[in-house]
Amino acid sequence: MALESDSDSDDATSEDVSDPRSEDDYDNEGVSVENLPTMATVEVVKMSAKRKTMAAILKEAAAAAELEGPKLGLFDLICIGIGTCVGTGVFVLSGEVLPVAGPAAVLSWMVAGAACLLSALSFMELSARLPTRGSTYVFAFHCLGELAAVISSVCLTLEYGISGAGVARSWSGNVASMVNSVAFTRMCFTPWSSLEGRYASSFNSVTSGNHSVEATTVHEILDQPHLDWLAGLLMLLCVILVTAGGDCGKMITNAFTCMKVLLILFMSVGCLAHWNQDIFESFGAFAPRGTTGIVDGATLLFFGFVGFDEVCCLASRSKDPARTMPRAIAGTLLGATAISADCNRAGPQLRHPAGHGRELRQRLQEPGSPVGGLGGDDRRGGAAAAGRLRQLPAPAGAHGRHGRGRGPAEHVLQERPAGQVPGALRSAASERGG
Ligand SMILES: NC(=[NH2+])NCCC[C@H](N)C(=O)O
Repeated sequence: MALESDSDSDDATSEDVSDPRSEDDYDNEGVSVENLPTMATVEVVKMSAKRKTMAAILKEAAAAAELEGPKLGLFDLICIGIGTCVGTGVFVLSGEVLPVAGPAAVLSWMVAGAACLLSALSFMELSARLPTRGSTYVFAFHCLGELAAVISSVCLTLEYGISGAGVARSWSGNVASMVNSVAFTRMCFTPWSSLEGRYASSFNSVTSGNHSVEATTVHEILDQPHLDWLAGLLMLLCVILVTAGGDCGKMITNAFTCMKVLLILFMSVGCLAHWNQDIFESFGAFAPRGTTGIVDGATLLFFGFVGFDEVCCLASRSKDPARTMPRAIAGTLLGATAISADCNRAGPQLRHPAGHGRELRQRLQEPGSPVGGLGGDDRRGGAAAAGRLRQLPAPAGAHGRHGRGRGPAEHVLQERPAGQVPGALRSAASERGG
């Protein structure tokens, strides 16, 4: 898409180097369109046959590289990649995956990371050969044709839109929890049930929970399906900023990524400082639902990897792309897997009779804790965000939901004698009321 907009320029130089309509730039061989029934079909066939040549792509990339800002090195690219990829997923899904996979959730992250590696290998190869900012669009345009390029860019835009909505909803829930005012929450979140009409009834029939009860607290409101104006506003602001060409610069991006990684390491060290159960005592304790749980957990965790491919859009800005890009993509994926798995390794080692969600906070607040007083209230943070992420049409929703059916933790509790169920799982089920 970016390449298309360059070509619209009236500037003679840029038209000269980047006009994608120049016939020499495409292969149209072997296509006869004379007998096709409609113009639309003709256009579709033409599009699917039209492929952008590598020479044209490289020419455009060189022109774009000159116009773009300072060059990005390997460290900058990995920071941007990890900053994009690691976020809501690790903070929210780390708790969600425990009832599904148990302490073996650490392996679920690795399985999900290994599955992403399959597409990452293609991204590595393609972005080294075609270092443009068009990413998937340009790769598909060169290899498969313009039609495939348009379809893949529409899919990618949808993916970014939906995952961005997930992140925005998780953010808005945390804002509402922090403000902790029923009036503010009612203003920003309109319960779907209060909207009349067939959309409301069909939506309610596929969402979770008992929503006939009037919500009176912030968390009851957040737990209901709702229109989230705050998340919408955040997304709108981001669209305006990005469209206006906003760029926060590599120093700020790198600093935020480093802070995020440090926060996760802090959580990990905090949990390790209070390690009080042996998750490796038996296979049943480590992986209560066996390989099924690990694979189910991996499907749940894919959200945590969405966005690792965004680094490819920066190929034209990277120093020595043929060398840097494959390393940046591999570094992003390996880094994201290691950070996320580490976060999930630490959590299940804590056990508290009051319930899994409260464990870290209570441990951190205990007298003598090396980081005493720093824990927050889980009902006002991660748990609320988790409930809201579950309302997305994502695999997250496929597992146990509040108030509807039994989640995997409840299945395990029914199927296994009490002594074989690890603490983290037992408490997750009890927190659901199972
Ligand atoms: N295109 C995106 N960057 N979407 C949001 C990415 C979500 C990210 N994987 C997270 O867990 O927070």
